[in-house]
Amino acid sequence: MDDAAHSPGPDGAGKLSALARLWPFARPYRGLIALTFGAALLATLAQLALPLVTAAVVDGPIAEGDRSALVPLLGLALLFGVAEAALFFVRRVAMNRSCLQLERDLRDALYQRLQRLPVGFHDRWASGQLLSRATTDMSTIRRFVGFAAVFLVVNLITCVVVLALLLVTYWPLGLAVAATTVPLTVLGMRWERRYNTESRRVQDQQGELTTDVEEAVQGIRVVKSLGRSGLVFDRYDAKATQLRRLELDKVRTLALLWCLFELHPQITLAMILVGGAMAVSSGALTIGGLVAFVALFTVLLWPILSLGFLFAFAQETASACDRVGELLDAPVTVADRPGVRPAVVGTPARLRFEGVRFTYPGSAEPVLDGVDLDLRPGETVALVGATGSGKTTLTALVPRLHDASGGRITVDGSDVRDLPLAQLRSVVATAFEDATLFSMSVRENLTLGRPDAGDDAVAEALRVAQAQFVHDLPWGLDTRIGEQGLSLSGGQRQRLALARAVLGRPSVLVLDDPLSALDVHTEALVERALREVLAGTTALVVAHRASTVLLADRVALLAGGRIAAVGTHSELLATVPAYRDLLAQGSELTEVAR
Ligand SMILES: Nc1ncnc2c1ncn2[C@@H]1O[C@H](COP(=O)(O)OP(=O)(O)OP(=O)(O)O)[C@@H](O)[C@H]1O
Repeated sequence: MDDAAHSPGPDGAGKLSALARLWPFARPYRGLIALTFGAALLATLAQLALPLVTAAVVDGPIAEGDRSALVPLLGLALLFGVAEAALFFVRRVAMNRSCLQLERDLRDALYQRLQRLPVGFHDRWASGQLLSRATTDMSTIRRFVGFAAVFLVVNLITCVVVLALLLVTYWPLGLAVAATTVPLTVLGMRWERRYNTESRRVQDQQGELTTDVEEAVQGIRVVKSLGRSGLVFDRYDAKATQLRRLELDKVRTLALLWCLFELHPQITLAMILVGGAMAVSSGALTIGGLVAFVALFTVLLWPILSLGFLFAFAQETASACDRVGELLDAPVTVADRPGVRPAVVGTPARLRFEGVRFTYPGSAEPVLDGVDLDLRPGETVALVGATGSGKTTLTALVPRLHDASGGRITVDGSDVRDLPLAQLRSVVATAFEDATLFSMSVRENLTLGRPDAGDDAVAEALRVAQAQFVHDLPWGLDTRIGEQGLSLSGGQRQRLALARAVLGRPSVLVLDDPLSALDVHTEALVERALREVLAGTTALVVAHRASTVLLADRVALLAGGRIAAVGTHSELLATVPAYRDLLAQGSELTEVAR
């Protein structure tokens, strides 16, 4: 995929304007977000008021020995303290509500998009890329929205307000503080960015090592039998050494950063004390003013130190927004045409391919180049062809996993692109060679495409697919299977996928070599039951085995991107040398050929 072209630079920094992508997701919660910012700002102002009250206490009641004036000032300080605590509570609650809702909406939008994007998109994107967008990038966005965004704004405002207060309190010292603070912030931002880049490299390298360990464990038999343990270890060691180097780079940058952050307040404080003492002795500043100055400077420390980190975080989030945005913006090329209406489709239905052409995106040569084939209602046609001739591609065009580049496919006279996708995929059932099951119960896996199927229909489908073994599972149909559930053998998985396809007797059944993982005995049982189903539906069955060919009424030979010949098995055998040649390559097919 041209992913690299879209991705942010190697330092992971994105343009801050990309953060605007979050606005459509934030808009529904703008009230809560405004409350968050309002509470955070007021809390900061309350915090800033305390040094000013302290100055008033020092210059008033303490300097003049007037105890009666102390009470209202202390009351004011208490009020500001309580207000700050209450506002902190309000900010946390409002922020987390809006952030968690926004996160849920964004996750849903991303997942929905992944579901709607065509198979061609998934072919081009490595699953790891999609996973890292759905996990790492999403968590970066969540942390930014739920924490950093508020502080970025509030701390910026705090810096401006405090610097203004310092300038008002005693402008020469205020200028001096600004002069040391601005370069520190800029330098801090630069080092934070470097630190982020180094952290990302460390993460990538850790990923490499994890992959190595995983492969070593999974492939331990191959490695041992080839006697390559030493070689594998050397490769691992080189990567581990590289990880150590990258970690050290990261540690060095962090150490420099903290060194700077530690040094700055000490030097500035010393400067304030020397300059402030001189100003007090010359009468340009009161003692209370100096106390307020020092207290305000302490308030300024966290915002200054955090700005570099927060800006770097904002850039990292901007790049995460770009990466998630690439998925949200990816075009959904296989979708309902505007105004499509369900059409009448009989069971069984007629399936026609008319001059169907298909070229994979980015490929120069068409895979299919004018396929014409007519399957009469109730007919079963076996599709045979050399490996790589395009059989799987042709079957994928029927439920519109890809759209044909030219020509058309019709079901009972309706172009598949003129039927609503939901209707098309309910009248056309498919089972692929690679039988994918999900981490759900057996029943949920079976009724995935037909949630309304009753117990009788499920039992019938299990019988046809010879998958009654599910009744012997620990919890029968409720047993959880798939990746995190009970493991099934390849043949068992295939039989369940077949049961899923035949459930509810579809109008058109498309099977891509559905019996390849079955032993001869089970295959014979499945075939016998499958004959019953095939009698009531129109079926296109990709066949690699002689026994599957024999299930069909007719055989279509796919060669050179077209249907080179159609006829019964014996007709083709007698008249088409290419068919005979193809059969001669497979021992089983040859047996039938004799
Ligand atoms: N996602 C894809 N992107 C680009 N080319 C592809 C893609 N999938 C398949 N192809 C190419 O299209 C051609 C037809 O592949 P297809 O899987 O349809 O063949 P097949 O007849 O089903 O093969 P087999 O019998 O080995 O399963 C092959 O040359 C293959 O390399």
